[in-house]
Amino acid sequence: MSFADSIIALSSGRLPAGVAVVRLSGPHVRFVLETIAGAVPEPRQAVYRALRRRDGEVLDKGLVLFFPGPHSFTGEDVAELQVHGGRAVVSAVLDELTSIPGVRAAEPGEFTKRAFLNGKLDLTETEALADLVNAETEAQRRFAVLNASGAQADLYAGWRQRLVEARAMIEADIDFSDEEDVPASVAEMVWTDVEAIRCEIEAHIEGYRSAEIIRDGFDVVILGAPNSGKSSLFNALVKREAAIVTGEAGTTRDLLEVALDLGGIRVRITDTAGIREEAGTVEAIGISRALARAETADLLLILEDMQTPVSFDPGQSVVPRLSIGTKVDLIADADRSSSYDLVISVEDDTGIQALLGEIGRRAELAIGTMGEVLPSRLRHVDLLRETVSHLAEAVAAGNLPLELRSEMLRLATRSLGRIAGDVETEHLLDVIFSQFCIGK
Ligand SMILES: Nc1nc2c(c(=O)[nH]1)N(C=O)[C@@H](CNc1ccc(C(=O)N[C@@H](CCC(=O)O)C(=O)O)cc1)CN2
Repeated sequence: MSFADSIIALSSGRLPAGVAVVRLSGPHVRFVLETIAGAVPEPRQAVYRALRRRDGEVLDKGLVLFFPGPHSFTGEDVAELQVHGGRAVVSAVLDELTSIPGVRAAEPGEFTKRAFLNGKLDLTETEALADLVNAETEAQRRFAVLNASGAQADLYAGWRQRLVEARAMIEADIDFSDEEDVPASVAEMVWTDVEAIRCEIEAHIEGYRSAEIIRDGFDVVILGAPNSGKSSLFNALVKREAAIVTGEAGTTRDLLEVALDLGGIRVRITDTAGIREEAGTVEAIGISRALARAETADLLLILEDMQTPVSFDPGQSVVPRLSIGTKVDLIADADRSSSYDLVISVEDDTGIQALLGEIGRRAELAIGTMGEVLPSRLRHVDLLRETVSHLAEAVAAGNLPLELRSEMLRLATRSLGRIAGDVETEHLLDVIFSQFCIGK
Protein backbone atom coordinates (compact mmCIF):
# COMPACT_ATOMS: atom_id res chain seq x y z
CA MET A 1 0.00 0.00 0.00
CA SER A 2 1.39 3.45 -0.77
CA PHE A 3 0.16 6.94 -0.10
CA ALA A 4 0.63 9.88 -2.43
CA ASP A 5 0.95 12.44 0.36
CA SER A 6 3.69 12.71 2.89
CA ILE A 7 2.61 13.63 6.40
CA ILE A 8 4.31 15.61 9.14
CA ALA A 9 3.51 16.38 12.76
CA LEU A 10 4.96 17.47 16.03
CA SER A 11 5.05 14.05 17.73
CA SER A 12 6.37 15.21 21.10
CA GLY A 13 4.45 17.06 23.78
CA ARG A 14 3.46 20.57 24.70
CA LEU A 15 5.66 23.52 23.85
CA PRO A 16 7.88 25.05 24.99
CA ALA A 17 9.97 21.98 25.76
CA GLY A 18 13.64 21.09 25.83
CA VAL A 19 13.46 19.18 22.59
CA ALA A 20 10.65 18.75 20.07
CA VAL A 21 10.37 15.80 17.70
CA VAL A 22 8.91 16.49 14.27
CA ARG A 23 8.09 13.27 12.47
CA LEU A 24 7.65 12.82 8.71
CA SER A 25 6.40 9.82 6.76
CA GLY A 26 5.80 9.17 3.08
CA PRO A 27 7.31 9.21 -0.39
CA HIS A 28 8.74 12.76 -0.15
CA VAL A 29 10.87 12.14 2.92
CA ARG A 30 14.20 11.74 1.09
CA PHE A 31 13.53 14.86 -0.95
CA VAL A 32 12.53 16.79 2.17
CA LEU A 33 15.75 15.79 3.96
CA GLU A 34 17.88 16.80 1.00
CA THR A 35 16.08 20.12 0.87
CA ILE A 36 16.02 21.01 4.54
CA ALA A 37 19.07 19.15 5.96
CA GLY A 38 21.34 19.13 2.90
CA ALA A 39 21.47 15.35 2.57
CA VAL A 40 19.79 12.11 3.57
CA PRO A 41 21.61 10.71 6.63
CA GLU A 42 22.71 7.08 6.92
CA PRO A 43 19.72 4.97 7.96
CA ARG A 44 19.03 4.97 11.72
CA GLN A 45 21.97 7.17 12.63
CA ALA A 46 21.44 10.46 14.35
CA VAL A 47 23.36 13.29 12.73
CA TYR A 48 23.62 16.92 13.85
CA ARG A 49 22.66 19.26 11.05
CA ALA A 50 21.60 22.81 10.35
CA LEU A 51 18.02 22.86 9.12
CA ARG A 52 17.60 25.50 6.46
CA ARG A 53 14.77 27.21 4.69
CA ARG A 54 15.09 27.10 0.92
CA ASP A 55 16.36 30.69 0.92
CA GLY A 56 19.31 29.47 3.01
CA GLU A 57 18.16 30.88 6.35
CA VAL A 58 19.02 28.56 9.27
CA LEU A 59 15.81 27.64 11.12
CA ASP A 60 17.55 25.66 13.88
CA LYS A 61 20.31 23.12 14.35
CA GLY A 62 19.16 19.70 15.47
CA LEU A 63 19.37 15.95 15.18
CA VAL A 64 18.12 14.25 12.04
CA LEU A 65 17.17 10.58 11.73
CA PHE A 66 16.16 8.61 8.67
CA PHE A 67 14.36 5.24 8.66
CA PRO A 68 14.00 3.91 5.12
CA GLY A 69 10.78 1.97 4.45
CA PRO A 70 9.67 -0.71 4.89
CA HIS A 71 11.74 -0.98 8.10
CA SER A 72 10.18 1.96 9.88
CA PHE A 73 7.28 2.60 12.23
CA THR A 74 4.84 3.30 9.38
CA GLY A 75 6.47 1.01 6.81
CA GLU A 76 7.13 4.08 4.65
CA ASP A 77 10.23 6.25 4.59
CA VAL A 78 10.23 8.03 7.94
CA ALA A 79 12.38 10.87 9.25
CA GLU A 80 12.62 12.67 12.55
CA LEU A 81 13.83 16.18 13.15
CA GLN A 82 14.73 16.66 16.79
CA VAL A 83 14.84 20.41 17.21
CA HIS A 84 14.79 22.90 20.07
CA GLY A 85 11.33 22.90 21.58
CA GLY A 86 10.46 26.57 21.14
CA ARG A 87 7.10 27.52 19.69
CA ALA A 88 8.60 29.70 16.95
CA VAL A 89 11.21 27.06 16.08
CA VAL A 90 8.62 24.34 15.69
CA SER A 91 6.18 26.48 13.77
CA ALA A 92 8.93 27.70 11.39
CA VAL A 93 10.00 24.09 10.74
CA LEU A 94 6.40 22.90 10.23
CA ASP A 95 5.66 25.85 7.92
CA GLU A 96 8.75 25.14 5.85
CA LEU A 97 7.88 21.45 5.56
CA THR A 98 4.25 22.00 4.57
CA SER A 99 5.32 24.48 1.91
CA ILE A 100 6.85 21.55 0.03
CA PRO A 101 4.32 20.21 -2.50
CA GLY A 102 2.90 16.83 -1.46
CA VAL A 103 3.69 17.39 2.20
CA ARG A 104 0.86 18.14 4.62
CA ALA A 105 0.01 18.08 8.32
CA ALA A 106 -0.98 14.62 9.61
CA GLU A 107 -4.46 13.88 10.89
CA PRO A 108 -4.83 12.40 14.39
CA GLY A 109 -3.54 8.82 14.40
CA GLU A 110 -2.44 8.98 10.77
CA PHE A 111 1.09 7.63 11.35
CA THR A 112 -0.38 4.64 13.16
CA LYS A 113 -3.08 4.24 10.51
CA ARG A 114 -0.38 4.00 7.85
CA ALA A 115 1.49 1.46 10.00
CA PHE A 116 -1.73 -0.58 10.15
CA LEU A 117 -2.51 -0.29 6.42
CA ASN A 118 1.09 -1.28 5.61
CA GLY A 119 0.74 -4.39 7.78
CA LYS A 120 3.23 -3.28 10.47
CA LEU A 121 0.60 -3.57 13.21
CA ASP A 122 -2.80 -5.19 13.49
CA LEU A 123 -5.80 -3.27 14.79
CA THR A 124 -5.50 -4.53 18.39
CA GLU A 125 -1.89 -3.37 18.46
CA THR A 126 -2.80 0.09 17.20
CA GLU A 127 -5.57 0.35 19.81
CA ALA A 128 -3.09 -0.70 22.48
CA LEU A 129 -0.70 2.05 21.31
CA ALA A 130 -3.48 4.58 21.88
CA ASP A 131 -4.01 3.08 25.36
CA LEU A 132 -0.27 3.28 26.04
CA VAL A 133 -0.19 6.96 25.16
CA ASN A 134 -3.17 7.56 27.46
CA ALA A 135 -1.96 5.31 30.30
CA GLU A 136 -1.95 7.09 33.66
CA THR A 137 -1.46 4.17 36.04
CA GLU A 138 1.01 1.33 36.22
CA ALA A 139 -1.72 -1.26 35.59
CA GLN A 140 -2.86 0.63 32.48
CA ARG A 141 0.71 0.83 31.20
CA ARG A 142 1.39 -2.86 31.77
CA PHE A 143 -1.85 -3.89 30.07
CA ALA A 144 -1.25 -1.62 27.07
CA VAL A 145 2.37 -2.72 26.60
CA LEU A 146 1.28 -6.36 26.54
CA ASN A 147 -1.26 -5.79 23.78
CA ALA A 148 0.93 -3.32 21.88
CA SER A 149 3.49 -6.12 21.71
CA GLY A 150 0.95 -8.36 20.02
CA ALA A 151 -0.26 -10.57 22.89
CA GLN A 152 -3.92 -10.10 21.99
CA ALA A 153 -3.16 -10.41 18.28
CA ASP A 154 -1.32 -13.70 18.92
CA LEU A 155 -4.16 -15.13 21.00
CA TYR A 156 -6.71 -14.48 18.25
CA ALA A 157 -4.34 -15.64 15.51
CA GLY A 158 -4.01 -18.94 17.39
CA TRP A 159 -7.78 -19.46 17.49
CA ARG A 160 -8.09 -18.52 13.81
CA GLN A 161 -5.39 -21.00 12.88
CA ARG A 162 -7.18 -23.80 14.72
CA LEU A 163 -10.47 -22.87 13.05
CA VAL A 164 -8.83 -22.82 9.63
CA GLU A 165 -7.42 -26.29 10.32
CA ALA A 166 -10.83 -27.51 11.47
CA ARG A 167 -12.37 -26.28 8.24
CA ALA A 168 -9.63 -27.93 6.20
CA MET A 169 -10.49 -31.26 7.85
CA ILE A 170 -14.17 -30.76 7.21
CA GLU A 171 -13.57 -29.80 3.57
CA ALA A 172 -11.46 -32.93 3.20
CA ASP A 173 -14.28 -34.93 4.70
CA ILE A 174 -16.68 -33.41 2.18
CA ASP A 175 -14.39 -34.01 -0.81
CA PHE A 176 -13.34 -37.53 0.01
CA SER A 177 -16.30 -38.84 1.93
CA ASP A 178 -16.86 -41.60 -0.66
CA GLU A 179 -13.29 -42.80 -0.31
CA GLU A 180 -13.60 -42.83 3.44
CA ASP A 181 -10.19 -41.17 3.76
CA VAL A 182 -11.21 -39.27 6.86
CA PRO A 183 -12.04 -41.62 9.71
CA ALA A 184 -15.13 -40.75 11.70
CA SER A 185 -13.03 -40.36 14.84
CA VAL A 186 -11.07 -37.54 13.16
CA ALA A 187 -14.27 -35.73 12.28
CA GLU A 188 -15.33 -36.03 15.91
CA MET A 189 -12.03 -34.54 17.07
CA VAL A 190 -12.62 -31.53 14.86
CA TRP A 191 -15.89 -30.71 16.57
CA THR A 192 -14.37 -31.34 19.99
CA ASP A 193 -11.70 -28.74 19.23
CA VAL A 194 -14.26 -26.26 17.85
CA GLU A 195 -16.21 -26.61 21.09
CA ALA A 196 -12.98 -26.14 23.09
CA ILE A 197 -12.23 -22.93 21.17
CA ARG A 198 -15.76 -21.71 21.87
CA CYS A 199 -15.23 -22.26 25.61
CA GLU A 200 -11.84 -20.53 25.55
CA ILE A 201 -13.33 -17.49 23.83
CA GLU A 202 -16.23 -17.38 26.31
CA ALA A 203 -13.77 -17.37 29.21
CA HIS A 204 -11.74 -14.64 27.49
CA ILE A 205 -14.87 -12.47 27.08
CA GLU A 206 -15.40 -12.70 30.86
CA GLY A 207 -12.10 -10.85 31.27
CA TYR A 208 -13.54 -7.68 29.75
CA ARG A 209 -14.73 -6.55 33.18
CA SER A 210 -11.12 -6.60 34.38
CA ALA A 211 -10.04 -4.55 31.38
CA GLU A 212 -12.76 -2.02 32.18
CA ILE A 213 -11.55 -1.77 35.78
CA ILE A 214 -7.97 -1.24 34.62
CA ARG A 215 -9.09 1.49 32.21
CA ASP A 216 -11.96 3.25 34.05
CA GLY A 217 -10.97 2.41 37.61
CA PHE A 218 -12.20 0.23 40.46
CA ASP A 219 -15.43 1.89 41.52
CA VAL A 220 -15.85 2.46 45.26
CA VAL A 221 -18.98 4.13 46.63
CA ILE A 222 -19.30 5.49 50.16
CA LEU A 223 -22.78 4.97 51.67
CA GLY A 224 -24.27 5.56 55.09
CA ALA A 225 -26.93 7.36 57.05
CA PRO A 226 -26.71 11.16 57.28
CA ASN A 227 -23.80 12.26 59.48
CA SER A 228 -22.20 8.85 59.50
CA GLY A 229 -18.96 10.50 58.39
CA LYS A 230 -19.06 9.97 54.61
CA SER A 231 -17.64 13.32 53.57
CA SER A 232 -14.97 13.27 56.25
CA LEU A 233 -13.78 9.89 55.06
CA PHE A 234 -13.91 11.00 51.42
CA ASN A 235 -11.80 14.05 52.20
CA ALA A 236 -9.35 12.01 54.25
CA LEU A 237 -8.88 9.46 51.46
CA VAL A 238 -8.47 12.14 48.86
CA LYS A 239 -6.01 14.15 50.92
CA ARG A 240 -4.03 11.13 51.95
CA GLU A 241 -3.37 9.86 48.50
CA ALA A 242 -0.83 12.18 46.91
CA ALA A 243 -1.33 10.88 43.38
CA ILE A 244 -4.78 12.11 42.49
CA VAL A 245 -5.48 11.26 38.89
CA THR A 246 -8.50 13.47 38.31
CA GLY A 247 -10.02 16.29 40.28
CA GLU A 248 -13.49 16.39 41.70
CA ALA A 249 -16.07 15.83 39.06
CA GLY A 250 -19.60 14.65 38.64
CA THR A 251 -21.07 17.10 41.09
CA THR A 252 -24.00 17.48 38.72
CA ARG A 253 -25.62 14.41 40.21
CA ASP A 254 -24.82 15.55 43.73
CA LEU A 255 -22.04 13.00 43.74
CA LEU A 256 -18.43 13.81 44.37
CA GLU A 257 -16.01 11.57 42.59
CA VAL A 258 -12.25 11.45 42.63
CA ALA A 259 -9.84 9.04 40.98
CA LEU A 260 -6.79 7.87 42.94
CA ASP A 261 -3.78 5.87 41.93
CA LEU A 262 -3.71 3.15 44.56
CA GLY A 263 -0.67 0.94 44.17
CA GLY A 264 -0.71 1.43 40.41
CA ILE A 265 -4.43 0.82 39.98
CA ARG A 266 -6.93 3.52 39.18
CA VAL A 267 -9.55 3.63 41.95
CA ARG A 268 -12.58 5.91 41.79
CA ILE A 269 -14.12 6.96 45.08
CA THR A 270 -17.59 8.42 45.12
CA ASP A 271 -19.10 10.26 48.05
CA THR A 272 -22.89 10.13 48.11
CA ALA A 273 -23.15 12.69 50.93
CA GLY A 274 -23.97 15.44 48.46
CA ILE A 275 -27.29 13.80 47.94
CA ARG A 276 -29.50 15.85 50.16
CA GLU A 277 -29.44 14.75 53.74
CA GLU A 278 -32.59 16.04 55.26
CA ALA A 279 -35.27 14.38 57.28
CA GLY A 280 -38.41 13.00 55.75
CA THR A 281 -39.18 12.27 52.14
CA VAL A 282 -36.28 14.21 50.66
CA GLU A 283 -33.89 12.03 52.60
CA ALA A 284 -35.66 8.92 51.36
CA ILE A 285 -35.26 10.13 47.79
CA GLY A 286 -31.60 10.92 48.44
CA ILE A 287 -30.96 7.45 49.78
CA SER A 288 -32.69 5.76 46.91
CA ARG A 289 -30.53 7.73 44.49
CA ALA A 290 -27.40 6.81 46.39
CA LEU A 291 -28.43 3.16 46.23
CA ALA A 292 -29.06 3.40 42.51
CA ARG A 293 -25.53 4.72 42.06
CA ALA A 294 -24.20 1.93 44.29
CA GLU A 295 -25.72 -0.75 42.06
CA THR A 296 -22.93 -0.35 39.48
CA ALA A 297 -20.08 -0.12 42.00
CA ASP A 298 -17.32 -2.67 42.57
CA LEU A 299 -17.15 -2.10 46.33
CA LEU A 300 -19.40 -0.35 48.85
CA LEU A 301 -18.11 1.26 52.01
CA ILE A 302 -21.05 1.28 54.40
CA LEU A 303 -20.44 3.73 57.21
CA GLU A 304 -21.98 3.85 60.64
CA ASP A 305 -21.32 6.36 63.40
CA MET A 306 -20.22 4.18 66.32
CA GLN A 307 -21.64 6.65 68.88
CA THR A 308 -25.13 6.70 67.51
CA PRO A 309 -25.42 3.66 65.28
CA VAL A 310 -28.14 4.12 62.67
CA SER A 311 -28.01 1.04 60.54
CA PHE A 312 -28.03 1.67 56.84
CA ASP A 313 -29.64 -0.92 54.64
CA PRO A 314 -27.89 -1.21 51.30
CA GLY A 315 -30.71 -3.41 50.02
CA GLN A 316 -30.46 -6.61 48.04
CA SER A 317 -27.46 -5.52 46.01
CA VAL A 318 -24.84 -8.19 45.36
CA VAL A 319 -22.02 -5.63 45.26
CA PRO A 320 -19.26 -6.58 47.75
CA ARG A 321 -19.16 -4.34 50.80
CA LEU A 322 -17.12 -3.35 53.81
CA SER A 323 -18.94 -2.25 56.93
CA ILE A 324 -17.05 0.53 58.63
CA GLY A 325 -17.51 1.96 62.10
CA THR A 326 -16.61 5.66 62.17
CA LYS A 327 -15.53 8.18 64.82
CA VAL A 328 -13.90 5.43 66.88
CA ASP A 329 -11.84 8.09 68.69
CA LEU A 330 -15.02 9.04 70.56
CA ILE A 331 -15.58 5.51 71.79
CA ALA A 332 -14.10 4.36 75.09
CA ASP A 333 -11.42 1.69 74.63
CA ALA A 334 -13.51 -0.88 76.48
CA ASP A 335 -16.38 -0.48 74.00
CA ARG A 336 -14.31 -0.66 70.83
CA SER A 337 -14.69 -4.34 70.01
CA SER A 338 -17.19 -4.42 67.23
CA SER A 339 -18.85 -6.32 64.49
CA TYR A 340 -17.52 -3.96 61.79
CA ASP A 341 -15.03 -5.06 59.13
CA LEU A 342 -12.96 -1.99 59.99
CA VAL A 343 -13.17 0.86 62.46
CA ILE A 344 -11.79 4.27 61.58
CA SER A 345 -11.35 7.76 62.87
CA VAL A 346 -10.59 10.59 60.53
CA GLU A 347 -9.90 12.71 63.60
CA ASP A 348 -6.90 10.74 64.86
CA ASP A 349 -6.17 8.88 61.61
CA THR A 350 -7.11 5.45 62.94
CA GLY A 351 -7.68 2.78 60.31
CA ILE A 352 -7.40 5.01 57.24
CA GLN A 353 -4.23 3.36 55.99
CA ALA A 354 -5.73 -0.06 56.67
CA LEU A 355 -8.83 0.91 54.68
CA LEU A 356 -6.76 2.12 51.72
CA GLY A 357 -4.81 -1.15 51.87
CA GLU A 358 -8.01 -3.18 51.87
CA ILE A 359 -9.46 -1.21 48.93
CA GLY A 360 -6.20 -1.72 47.00
CA ARG A 361 -6.22 -5.44 47.77
CA ARG A 362 -9.80 -5.78 46.53
CA ALA A 363 -9.05 -3.80 43.38
CA GLU A 364 -6.14 -6.14 42.62
CA LEU A 365 -8.37 -9.13 43.21
CA ALA A 366 -11.01 -7.72 40.83
CA ILE A 367 -8.45 -7.22 38.07
CA GLY A 368 -7.30 -10.80 38.46
CA THR A 369 -4.04 -12.20 37.23
CA MET A 370 -1.81 -9.43 35.99
CA GLY A 371 -0.41 -10.21 32.60
CA GLU A 372 -3.48 -12.05 31.39
CA VAL A 373 -4.57 -11.12 27.86
CA LEU A 374 -7.97 -9.38 28.00
CA PRO A 375 -10.29 -7.90 25.40
CA SER A 376 -9.66 -4.16 25.69
CA ARG A 377 -12.62 -2.71 23.79
CA LEU A 378 -16.35 -3.28 23.53
CA ARG A 379 -15.66 -3.64 19.80
CA HIS A 380 -13.65 -6.76 20.61
CA VAL A 381 -16.33 -8.18 22.90
CA ASP A 382 -19.05 -7.68 20.26
CA LEU A 383 -17.01 -9.51 17.63
CA LEU A 384 -15.99 -12.25 20.09
CA ARG A 385 -19.68 -12.80 20.95
CA GLU A 386 -20.46 -13.01 17.24
CA THR A 387 -17.67 -15.58 16.87
CA VAL A 388 -18.98 -17.63 19.78
CA SER A 389 -22.50 -17.65 18.40
CA HIS A 390 -21.34 -18.89 14.96
CA LEU A 391 -19.26 -21.59 16.67
CA ALA A 392 -22.14 -22.69 18.90
CA GLU A 393 -24.38 -22.86 15.86
CA ALA A 394 -21.86 -24.97 13.96
CA VAL A 395 -21.34 -27.38 16.86
CA ALA A 396 -25.08 -27.78 17.43
CA ALA A 397 -25.88 -28.36 13.75
CA GLY A 398 -24.89 -32.04 13.77
CA ASN A 399 -27.84 -32.96 11.59
CA LEU A 400 -27.06 -30.40 8.87
CA PRO A 401 -24.85 -31.01 5.82
CA LEU A 402 -21.12 -30.46 6.45
CA GLU A 403 -21.05 -27.71 3.81
CA LEU A 404 -23.36 -25.61 5.97
CA ARG A 405 -21.46 -26.32 9.16
CA SER A 406 -18.22 -25.39 7.41
CA GLU A 407 -19.80 -22.11 6.32
CA MET A 408 -20.70 -21.36 9.97
CA LEU A 409 -17.06 -21.87 10.89
CA ARG A 410 -16.04 -19.53 8.08
CA LEU A 411 -18.33 -16.83 9.51
CA ALA A 412 -16.83 -17.38 12.96
CA THR A 413 -13.31 -16.99 11.57
CA ARG A 414 -14.36 -13.84 9.76
CA SER A 415 -15.79 -12.26 12.93
CA LEU A 416 -12.58 -13.09 14.77
CA GLY A 417 -10.50 -11.68 11.92
CA ARG A 418 -12.33 -8.38 12.06
CA ILE A 419 -10.92 -7.78 15.56
CA ALA A 420 -7.43 -7.74 14.05
CA GLY A 421 -8.72 -5.40 11.35
CA ASP A 422 -9.32 -7.75 8.47
CA VAL A 423 -12.03 -6.56 6.09
CA GLU A 424 -12.73 -3.41 8.08
CA THR A 425 -14.26 -0.54 6.17
CA GLU A 426 -12.58 2.81 5.70
CA HIS A 427 -15.33 4.39 7.78
CA LEU A 428 -14.71 2.19 10.82
CA LEU A 429 -10.97 2.79 10.55
CA ASP A 430 -11.59 6.53 10.50
CA VAL A 431 -13.61 6.23 13.69
CA ILE A 432 -10.87 4.23 15.40
CA PHE A 433 -7.94 6.39 14.33
CA SER A 434 -9.67 9.70 14.96
CA GLN A 435 -9.41 8.91 18.69
CA PHE A 436 -5.60 9.10 18.56
CA CYS A 437 -3.49 12.15 19.24
CA ILE A 438 -1.96 14.12 16.45
CA GLY A 439 1.56 12.94 15.74
CA LYS A 440 0.80 9.36 16.79
N1 LIG B 1 12.14 8.96 18.48
C1 LIG B 1 11.13 8.10 18.51
N2 LIG B 1 10.90 7.38 19.61
C2 LIG B 1 9.86 6.49 19.63
C3 LIG B 1 9.01 6.31 18.52
C4 LIG B 1 9.28 7.09 17.36
O1 LIG B 1 8.59 7.01 16.33
N3 LIG B 1 10.35 7.96 17.40
N4 LIG B 1 7.95 5.40 18.59
C5 LIG B 1 6.83 5.47 17.79
O2 LIG B 1 5.72 5.17 18.13
C6 LIG B 1 7.99 4.38 19.62
C7 LIG B 1 8.90 3.27 19.15
N5 LIG B 1 8.27 2.55 18.09
C8 LIG B 1 8.89 2.16 16.94
C9 LIG B 1 8.39 1.03 16.30
C10 LIG B 1 9.02 0.57 15.18
C11 LIG B 1 10.14 1.22 14.67
C12 LIG B 1 10.86 0.66 13.49
O3 LIG B 1 11.75 1.30 12.96
N6 LIG B 1 10.54 -0.55 13.07
C13 LIG B 1 11.19 -1.25 11.98
C14 LIG B 1 12.51 -1.85 12.41
C15 LIG B 1 12.43 -2.76 13.56
C16 LIG B 1 13.79 -3.26 14.08
O4 LIG B 1 14.83 -2.74 13.73
O5 LIG B 1 13.73 -4.24 14.84
C17 LIG B 1 10.28 -2.29 11.39
O6 LIG B 1 9.27 -2.60 12.03
O7 LIG B 1 10.60 -2.79 10.31
C18 LIG B 1 10.59 2.36 15.28
C19 LIG B 1 9.97 2.84 16.42
C20 LIG B 1 8.46 4.97 20.91
N7 LIG B 1 9.66 5.77 20.76
